[in-house]
Amino acid sequence: MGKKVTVVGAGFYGSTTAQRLAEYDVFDTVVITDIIDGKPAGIALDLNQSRAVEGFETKVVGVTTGPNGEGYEGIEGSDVVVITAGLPRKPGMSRMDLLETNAKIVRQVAENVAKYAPSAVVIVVSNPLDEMTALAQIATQFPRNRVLGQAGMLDTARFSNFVAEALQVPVKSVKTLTLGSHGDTMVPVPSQSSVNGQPLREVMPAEQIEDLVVRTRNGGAEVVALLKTGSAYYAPSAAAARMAKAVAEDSGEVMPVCAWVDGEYGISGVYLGVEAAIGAEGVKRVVETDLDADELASLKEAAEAVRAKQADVANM
Ligand SMILES: NC(=O)c1ccc[n+]([C@@H]2O[C@H](COP(=O)([O-])OP(=O)(O)OC[C@H]3O[C@@H](n4cnc5c(N)ncnc54)[C@H](O)[C@@H]3O)[C@@H](O)[C@H]2O)c1
Repeated sequence: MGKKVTVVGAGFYGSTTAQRLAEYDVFDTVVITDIIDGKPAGIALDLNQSRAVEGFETKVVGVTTGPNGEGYEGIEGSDVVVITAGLPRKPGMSRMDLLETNAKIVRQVAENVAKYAPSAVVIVVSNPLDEMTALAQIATQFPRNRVLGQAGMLDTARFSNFVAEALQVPVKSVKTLTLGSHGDTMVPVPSQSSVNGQPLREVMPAEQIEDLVVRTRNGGAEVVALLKTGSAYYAPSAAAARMAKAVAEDSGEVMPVCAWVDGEYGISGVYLGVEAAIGAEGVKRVVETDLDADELASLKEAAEAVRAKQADVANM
């Protein structure tokens, strides 16, 4: 049977994700939902009218949902659900400032996803990311491998872009990695980063790497400060759409994602940014990467920071 993916939230992140998913032409149906009457239907109509130009057959369906789960029957049979519903940051705000508002939204969405798409893999993108991923798992009661979050792919893509620009090399020749949380305790991993197969540390001075690490950590805020209203969505949607595609194709592709960690790196019982193989069941397995001592210490610090915050979301 053909694959179906739902994107919850038809804002900037949701609409660009739906566009990318439709243009892949690997799904039968892309459903996009929102609480704003008409917005998802309008986006769906517009995207469907691009099919003749872009040459894809995927049908996009827009659904307006209500406060009591009205409309959610439209997501039935989804293999993947990407949750983008929630407020984005404004300049000066931290992701944690969104916690209470977005927790209410994500809980309501997740409960309806559990009811109407009980076998879906859920990819959370709403911020604060690590906490909203943990909350979505609690609210759906899905097995932990079937709920994951998008952050690491975006942060890694930002790091790679900065390195490619600084060295004036094709971005394709750059490999970087970021782990940890999607926030202050993000852990860029220079020891696993390379340019044309050469270790990053051999082609870039330590101070410059550190500057780019700091810029990567503040990558989201830099875009927010320029846009002034709302946050980034082109690179974020590219990352979430790739994850949904890996699920649909059961590809096993290894990507940095926010996944449940159960003993890897000596860390247990927390949603954290790590590398994982992604497939039909969500996270097939967490992949442990060699880290140097500082990077491992930072990852453990990140785990403790997000563990404390994730404990609070159970009651939200
Ligand atoms: N994880 C990441 O890397 C990352 C990156 C960028 C943005 N984000 C987050 O993604 C979220 C969305 O960002 P955006 O730029 O699309 O914001 P946006 O304001 O453009 O869109 C959010 C949409 O969610 C909708 N919505 C609110 N409650 C809903 C509900 N109960 N059901 C369905 N839809 C609902 C709103 O009506 C709105 O259209 C934000 O929380 C933002 O912080 C995460």
